[in-house]
Amino acid sequence: MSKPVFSARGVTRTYQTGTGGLTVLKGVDLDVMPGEVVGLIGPSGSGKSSLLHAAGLLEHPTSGAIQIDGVDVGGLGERARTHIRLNSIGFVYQFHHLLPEFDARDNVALPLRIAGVKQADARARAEEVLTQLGLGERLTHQPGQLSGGEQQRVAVARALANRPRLLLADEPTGNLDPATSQTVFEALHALVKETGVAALIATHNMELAGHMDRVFALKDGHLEERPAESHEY
Ligand SMILES: Nc1ncnc2c1ncn2[C@@H]1O[C@H](COP(=O)(O)OP(=O)(O)OP(=O)(O)O)[C@@H](O)[C@H]1O
Repeated sequence: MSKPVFSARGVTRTYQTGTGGLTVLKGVDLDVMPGEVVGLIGPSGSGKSSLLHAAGLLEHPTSGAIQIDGVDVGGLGERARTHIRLNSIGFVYQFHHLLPEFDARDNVALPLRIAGVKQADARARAEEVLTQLGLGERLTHQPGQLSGGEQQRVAVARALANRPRLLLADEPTGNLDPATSQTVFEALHALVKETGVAALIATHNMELAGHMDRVFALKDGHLEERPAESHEY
């Protein structure tokens, strides 16, 4: 039996605001297994991004425990957390944030270079992932020379280039039309299944949620699993 790549226990998050504390996560428990695509739904402001930020070690939860690959990350220093972020976690955002002056291949190679991979190896790996995502003919196109769906597939390739254990996506198809969303999601989904990465994806797109392995709604700070085929809020 495989072990969860991502595990949250009793995770809470309280923001301090001018009018006092705002608790958006009130004790979240969640496991994501290798090769599993887990959806996170819920109305705007329900705390999806807050959970993803904690999962991605971008912020500390107010309380509770997070494990990545069995390692309790709460007690780690910033250096160790950065190492895990660079090597074990891939991020995809609603807006791709690709560097406009770099071509697709170098955008994807960049995180590998930052993680210490040699230029030639980083480019070869970037070519491989871009090709897997159907962009083998677009390697030397700059973002401005790519369609919206292609740009977002480059962002997916960039997130997966360093073979992370955990893929976190925040509205990865949020700015795309329905047909293009479907294409990008299918490419992402296929690569998750092929590589065995664990994926946690926040989305407002119920059509996409319907294609995920499990879906949870954030409601009043807690996760509620939604049965298959009825992924409404
Ligand atoms: N740094 C912060 N300081 C204070 N409040 C915050 C902060 N970050 C988020 N919030 C509040 O926490 C709540 C949850 O925000 P979050 O971004 O996690 O929601 P979300 O479900 O991802 O929303 P959306 O679907 O609109 O992206 C919101 O009400 C937001 O205003």
